[in-house]
Amino acid sequence: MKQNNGQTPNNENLRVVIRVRPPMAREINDGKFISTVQVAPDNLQLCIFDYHAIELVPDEDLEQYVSNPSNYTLHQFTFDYVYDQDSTQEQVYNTTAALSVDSTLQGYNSTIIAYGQTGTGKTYTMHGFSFNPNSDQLGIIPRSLHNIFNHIQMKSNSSTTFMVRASYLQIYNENINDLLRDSPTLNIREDKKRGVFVENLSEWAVRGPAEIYQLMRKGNAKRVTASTRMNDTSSRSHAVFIITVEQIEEKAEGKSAKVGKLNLVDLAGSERVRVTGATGQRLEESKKINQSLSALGNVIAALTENRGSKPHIPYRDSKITRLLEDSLGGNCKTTFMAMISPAIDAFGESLSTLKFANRAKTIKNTPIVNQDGDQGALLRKYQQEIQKLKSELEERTKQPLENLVNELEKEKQKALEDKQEAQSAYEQRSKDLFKETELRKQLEEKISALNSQMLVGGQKIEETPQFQSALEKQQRLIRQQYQEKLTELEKERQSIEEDKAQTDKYKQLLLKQRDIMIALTNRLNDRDETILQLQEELDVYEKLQKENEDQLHSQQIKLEQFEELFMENKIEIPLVLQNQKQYNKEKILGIQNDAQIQKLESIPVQTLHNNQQVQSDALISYELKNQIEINKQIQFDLKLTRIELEKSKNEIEQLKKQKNQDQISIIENARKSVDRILEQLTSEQSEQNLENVAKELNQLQKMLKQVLQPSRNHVKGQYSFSKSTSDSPNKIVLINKQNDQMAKSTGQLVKLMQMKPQPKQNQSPVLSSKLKQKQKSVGDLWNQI
Ligand SMILES: Nc1ncnc2c1ncn2[C@@H]1O[C@H](COP(=O)(O)OP(=O)(O)OP(=O)(O)O)[C@@H](O)[C@H]1O
Repeated sequence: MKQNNGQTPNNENLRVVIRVRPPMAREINDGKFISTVQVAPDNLQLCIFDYHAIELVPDEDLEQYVSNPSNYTLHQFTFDYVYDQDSTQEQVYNTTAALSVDSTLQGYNSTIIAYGQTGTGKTYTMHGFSFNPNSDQLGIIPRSLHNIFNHIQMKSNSSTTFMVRASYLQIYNENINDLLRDSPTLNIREDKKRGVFVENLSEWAVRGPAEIYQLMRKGNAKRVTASTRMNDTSSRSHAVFIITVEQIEEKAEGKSAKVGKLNLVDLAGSERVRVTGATGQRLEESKKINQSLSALGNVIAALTENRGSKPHIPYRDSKITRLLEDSLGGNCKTTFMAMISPAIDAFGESLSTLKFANRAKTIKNTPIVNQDGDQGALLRKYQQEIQKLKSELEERTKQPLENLVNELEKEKQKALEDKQEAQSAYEQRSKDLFKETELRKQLEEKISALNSQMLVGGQKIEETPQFQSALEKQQRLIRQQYQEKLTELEKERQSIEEDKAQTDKYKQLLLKQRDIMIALTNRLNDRDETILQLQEELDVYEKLQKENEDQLHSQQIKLEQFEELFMENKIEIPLVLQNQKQYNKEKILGIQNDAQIQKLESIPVQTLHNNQQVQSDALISYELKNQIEINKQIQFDLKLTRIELEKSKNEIEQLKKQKNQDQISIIENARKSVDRILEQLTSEQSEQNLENVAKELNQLQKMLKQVLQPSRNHVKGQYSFSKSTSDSPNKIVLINKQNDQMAKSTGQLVKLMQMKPQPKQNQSPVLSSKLKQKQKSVGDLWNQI
């Protein structure tokens, strides 16, 4: 038994695993299959049996032959993990690939390389032949992305921002092509920050599983595959699916960025041309594949052989080794997955694959977390861009409507000019076409006119075959030119039509926008008008108020004049006049208050107007209604006042007239009575005369009482009213004085009436002088009355 580095490797930066694929239909002979591979139950060791000259053993002896140890040599290998033919895609992912994904999420570069003979299951392991997220066939690539998105989901509440991008390339015949975008052949570059990378390779941001499948489908469709003897869909190129995970974590001490990269490499399978029988293009492909794989072997050999302190590693011998430079002995955590077939036919390839894998175990990688400030540059750039766009949007939102309207106006003008230009070009072209047709017609007419005059060999020239053929040729030429011209003109016409349609469309759009602007402006104007109307209404109302106020004032003055007149004439002020005065007084105060209220109410409207805000229509109409109601009320009150005033005037006039007539007649009677008394007193004295005088005096007393009585009452009323209305003390004194004078006059009269007259015959000179005195005092009394 040959031991190949028997210990379990302990190199977590470079892991090597083997996967044995199940036998395929073509490898199973009559239901019998002899496996060359045996996997230890610990999944760490594997034995491969080298059966000696087995091809010479007849089928029926095979079973017995393989069980005899002397017929085989055993090769034993130890790896990080060995998957037997029953292993599932899920197991492979969980025990191997998941570690690489974890490393990527920690910010490391990780690579998984699927290596092996053609048809051993590299593509099956890396991709799986399914795009159904729930399929157990799913390979490492879709499972890795699912895992990454689950991780991001779990961290959704943390302060970490992620960005996942994918690229997909193939190296076919030593040319690098982008599988996700049409592009010319790409080149490999290297710089200190990024390490080795493919220049201009497209990167696609992926936000969920659906997008991953879309990219995989797209890339796989472009990848070169072909049906070979060993594999129906044999990959003819090396394919690399690159997943980049950028993350920025916001911590109290600041932001920290990490960038992890996961390279998932599905190498083309090595093949023995003798076995595959490839020719032509397939042969060329095979050669290139084998060359690049042997370059990979050389790199691994150089890395694992002890050749001094700084050995030369031939990375540049092939595109794939150059591309995987970081993964092979550099800044990367790498996993080799070597696939083998258990079939006897594939023994040679399987053994060489195992030896290759065994050698790779000793490669030393030195991965570091990509964590410096420049990492996560793209994510950071995106965040900055988003910030910039946000502020730009804010700025745009702030931009006044006017600018937009002006811009639209300019665009509209431009569109109109374009349309006019297109129209005039179209017209010009139509004219040209018309001219051309006319010209052609004229030429044809000229030719036929000339021809009709010429004769050749007795024949009209146009009837000769030469002429006919020349004419036909000429006509064909003209027709062709004409046709060409027509096509050209038609094309131009179509393009003009298109331009016109475009312009019309544009114009429609502009008209629509203009209509919206007009509608907006109209609405604004309506509101302005409403405000102006309200303002006008308020002005009219104020004016009306003013007039009412003035009217009330003048009424008040008139009333006061009437009052004075009444007082002068010692006539009681009618109650209606007093009420009216009081009412006016209240009304003036009321109006002042109303005016103030109105002023106050108008404040919000003015303030709104100043602030260029628009009060709601409902509020405005409500206020307007209120104002109209108040106006109506005032007008009604004024009418009432006027009617009351008119009424009072009439009453006053009537009272005046009545009072005067009553008093005049009483006074006239009194005068007559006094005249009679005087006559009797001055005539010859007799008892009869004196009795008559006494009667007359009595009557006079009654009459005077009649005159005085209402005056007293009136004075009393006036006094009490004045008192109750808190009139001025001067007025009260004046009224009392008048009262006293009346009382005095009445007392004198009563005294006079009580005097007893003397008989006439005993009348002495003293008596006659006394009589004269009495006569005088009666005269004085009359004057006083
Ligand atoms: N573990 C497995 N279980 C079941 N079927 C498998 C397994 N591995 C490979 N196969 C089948 O084997 C066939 C060849 O597999 P695949 O195309 O993946 O090989 P390959 O190594 O990529 O070949 P090539 O290098 O020619 O592209 C496929 O039909 C695949 O379904």
